[in-house]
Amino acid sequence: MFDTQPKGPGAVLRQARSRLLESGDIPSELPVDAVVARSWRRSLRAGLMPAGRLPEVVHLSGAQLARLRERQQELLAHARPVMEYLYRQTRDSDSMVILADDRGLLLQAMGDSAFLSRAERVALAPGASWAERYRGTNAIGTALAEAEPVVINGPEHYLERNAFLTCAAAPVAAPDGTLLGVLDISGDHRRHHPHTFCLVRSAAQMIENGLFEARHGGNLQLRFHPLAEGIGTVAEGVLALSEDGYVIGANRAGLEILGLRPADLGAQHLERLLHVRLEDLLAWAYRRGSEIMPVQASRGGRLFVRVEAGRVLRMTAAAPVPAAAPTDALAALDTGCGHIRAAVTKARRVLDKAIPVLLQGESGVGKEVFAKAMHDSGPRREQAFVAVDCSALPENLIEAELFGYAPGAYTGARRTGSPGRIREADGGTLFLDEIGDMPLAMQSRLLRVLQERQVTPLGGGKPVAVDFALVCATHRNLKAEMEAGRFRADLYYRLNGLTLMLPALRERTDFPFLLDRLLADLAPGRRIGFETEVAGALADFAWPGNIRQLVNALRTACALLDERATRIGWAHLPDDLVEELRAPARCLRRAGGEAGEDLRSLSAVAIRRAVEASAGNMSEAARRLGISRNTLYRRLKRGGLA
Ligand SMILES: Nc1ncnc2c1ncn2[C@@H]1O[C@H](COP(=O)(O)OP(=O)(O)OP(=O)(O)O)[C@@H](O)[C@H]1O
Repeated sequence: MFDTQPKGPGAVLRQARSRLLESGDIPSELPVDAVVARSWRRSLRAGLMPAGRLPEVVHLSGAQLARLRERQQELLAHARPVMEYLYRQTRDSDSMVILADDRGLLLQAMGDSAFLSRAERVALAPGASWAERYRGTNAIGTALAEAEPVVINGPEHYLERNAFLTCAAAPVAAPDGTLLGVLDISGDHRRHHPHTFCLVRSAAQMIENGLFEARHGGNLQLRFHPLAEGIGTVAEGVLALSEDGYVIGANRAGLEILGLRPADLGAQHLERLLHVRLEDLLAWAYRRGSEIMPVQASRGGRLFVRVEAGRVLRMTAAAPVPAAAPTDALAALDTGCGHIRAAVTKARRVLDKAIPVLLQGESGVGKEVFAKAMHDSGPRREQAFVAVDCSALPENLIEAELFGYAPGAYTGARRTGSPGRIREADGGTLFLDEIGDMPLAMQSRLLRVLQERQVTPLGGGKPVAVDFALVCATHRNLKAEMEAGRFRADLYYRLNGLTLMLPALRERTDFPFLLDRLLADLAPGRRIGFETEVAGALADFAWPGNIRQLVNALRTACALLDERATRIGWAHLPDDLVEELRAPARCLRRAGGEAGEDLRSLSAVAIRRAVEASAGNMSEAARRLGISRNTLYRRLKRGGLA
């Protein structure tokens, strides 16, 4: 971004400057860096002449300087150790380290005595002003004018008397974004070193981080970076949050990573920036300490976050923030994903009403788990929950299975007859899974049961009244099936009291919290986490088999983990999954740079690999993918792979 080399040979710069003085502007064919050109124009407008005498320059008296330093005590206190460190780094290199305030008044300078005396000749000493309007283009004044780090090298200085200098400067901002001053390293331009620029930028960031810590040490803080390894380095973003989740402070990197401006501080809520709730962050910090968590950013891409809730949690230690104890089975499904929360809220509204619910979503997203949670949270929870998989029953048996049959109704039937699954659900909930796969003839009979609220067993017998809550599920688009004539329209409208879409796992925004809850269920009482690289890979994976596939992997990992170990690593995951997670073209969910990838084709790749790895054994391939054999066949057919 910033070229640390001289922007053009001295001759070109001299020519450009004389053209500026003659015509008031720099011809476009002369290659002068844009920052330098802007600054030269400002210097000219201020009435400065490159070779002329200096105008009246502000230089504070000893007493004035002492008062200024008093006012800038906080900045000076945080800058001093950093400046001393810089000074040690640059010692014996004919240079000095300078701190100026936001008007360009030099507050402090440390340097080699030989160079200091040369510098003093151009008044590079505490009390002097290096604002652009007095000194023309120079790193301190220009960094303040541009509010950006700059390097001004040799003849890029507007005043010829400063051309022996090379200077790199970076602004220092307060935690609320206001400009406090500027840190500068100035030296002899013959000893110019490009690393100086990086050094001064990092050092300014260190001062800002110190000021941030002093102001926000008591607040809840988030440290984050797109790479887990970036946390704890000078490149990390840091946010401070108010008790109700507003961003009240951010360091420079934090603003950049989240696309915020200083003016957004105090006005932006955390939940608009990251797909995570404040209470979940606190619960995470309480349970997992400083463990890193992957989180989706609202502007796209993934960030690794470390929550530093230290003092906040200590203050609430008497009543620690627990993993918000779920009040019932539906509440337990809400681990922070907006789609799931919306589905739970809507489902709750119809629990005690005679409204059928239709659950849609890919295989393995938890449709049956959701239906059971509705049952367990509703008024029928003491009665039966009866689940029927309409795609798993042979067509000739489905009728008997559902509606029951009279003794001896057909060859092979039980002698005593059977009440059928619908009657078993009397008083409770009937869950019809894969309703879209129900044969048309059966759809008519089901419709009659729903209309008449009674069921007549096969082979005769009296109709029996039934009363049940109905929840159906399908991975198909039932409306499209109806429009194609494969699903009865009247049944569709009968079933479709409330349709709820359950998101695929890759679309969920609560991955770490879901993971946490699944682990708590699988290994109660153990505090198990993940190695950072593994956590990132799991969060990025597309999970074609959805939660079912994830649960299978976690179950294996918990079984392979030593009893006293607490971190799941690569060695604890099933080999085929590790291969998928580590493959360069692995199935990725829609995170950051991978946005363009077609998940359907990625899922086809995963299926093909699983079938190959199982040498064509479909049961094994389905197990590897964490999906049922039926679903595997369906996917193969849909993807043209069969
Ligand atoms: N929220 C959840 N919490 C814990 N486990 C879950 C959750 N959702 C799904 N699972 C796990 O995933 C498996 C698949 O869930 P479920 O059978 O409900 O999915 P489904 O959408 O009905 O799948 P299919 O369409 O293939 O029938 C379950 O056995 C369960 O172990």
